[in-house]
Amino acid sequence: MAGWEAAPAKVNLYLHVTGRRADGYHLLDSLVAFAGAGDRLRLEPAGALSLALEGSEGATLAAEPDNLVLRAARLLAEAAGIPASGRLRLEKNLPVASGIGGGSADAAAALRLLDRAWGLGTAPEALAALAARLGADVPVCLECRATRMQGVGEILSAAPAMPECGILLANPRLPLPTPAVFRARRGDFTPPAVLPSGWADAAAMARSLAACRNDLEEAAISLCPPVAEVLAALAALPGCLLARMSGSGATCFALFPDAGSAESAAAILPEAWWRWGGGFTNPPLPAYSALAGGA
Ligand SMILES: C[C@](O)(CO)[C@H](O)COP(=O)(O)OP(=O)(O)OC[C@H]1O[C@@H](n2ccc(N)nc2=O)[C@H](O)[C@@H]1O
Ligand SMILES: Nc1ncnc2c1ncn2[C@@H]1O[C@H](COP(=O)(O)OP(=O)(O)OP(=O)(O)O)[C@@H](O)[C@H]1O
Repeated sequence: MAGWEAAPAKVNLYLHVTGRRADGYHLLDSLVAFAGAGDRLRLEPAGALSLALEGSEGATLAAEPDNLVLRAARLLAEAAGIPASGRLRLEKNLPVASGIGGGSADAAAALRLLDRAWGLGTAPEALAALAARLGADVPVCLECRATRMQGVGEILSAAPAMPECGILLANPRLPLPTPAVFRARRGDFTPPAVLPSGWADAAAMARSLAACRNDLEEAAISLCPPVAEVLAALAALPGCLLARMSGSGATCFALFPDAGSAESAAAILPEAWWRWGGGFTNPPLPAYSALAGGA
């Protein structure tokens, strides 16, 4: 039986809203990276499909029937024409509805884990199509490595070569629903970013990202003013190279030259906040990658 499957936190290093589709969904351009922080998912042998929640944030999310992990399991089983089975255990460490894609990362981890455990060998493109039906962020979370994301989340391409870099995540422990933030967004669209093929070091990457923005930051602050306090606190940390909000918030991130300095800086932040400091995870292209030119 498979061990723990990692569901790392998604970080939008920049997020440009480039347009809007006729159905109301927003067109995006984003560089998405994955932090060492995350949830974990495990499957144990059992008859009918079930989900048990544990971990520091587990109590904030009831094991409701529409949990994204269960929806992913049922969707995969249905596509394969098999009954969904097994006892899933979700260790929930990421705050819920916080802009770091916890639910999306869990759903993607469920697709990867169950595709293996059930011996399905689903084609990468087919798995990515199932992921897109579960949420805009699920395809990029399926990749689980630094990736450029466009369209409404379904167009994925290789990210610039990422340097060694530390990342700190901080959340004021206030949930912020994604649809409300998109609804509150005002202003023009932003063109896609122009990115180099790679960065020599974290400082060069931060300089380049500083020319980009998170187009949802203003809307998130209007709905949740403490986001501005978190951003100010991060920007003031010694060694901080860049402070910005991730996704639709309220989690904000700061970049540091290395994982050690991000970890030390996290300890300075208010204890009432959820905070994590460390490095990025950037594994080699996995077998299930649907990235253009991928494995
Ligand atoms: C903001 C991001 O986190 C950036 O990575 C994602 O685009 C959101 O991804 P997600 O949470 O998986 O979003 P979904 O669950 O698919 O959508 C939630 C709601 O957000 C809005 N939404 C989402 C994605 C998108 N490209 N445009 C939108 O307008 C829609 O109102 C949608 O009903
Ligand atoms: N396994 C799960 N983990 C977290 N949320 C879940 C899960 N399953 C269902 N949900 C629901 O999905 C909603 C969004 O949760 P999530 O934590 O993914 O938001 P988010 O971090 O803002 O995501 P994103 O950055 O992709 O917008 C929650 O309000 C919750 O009710």
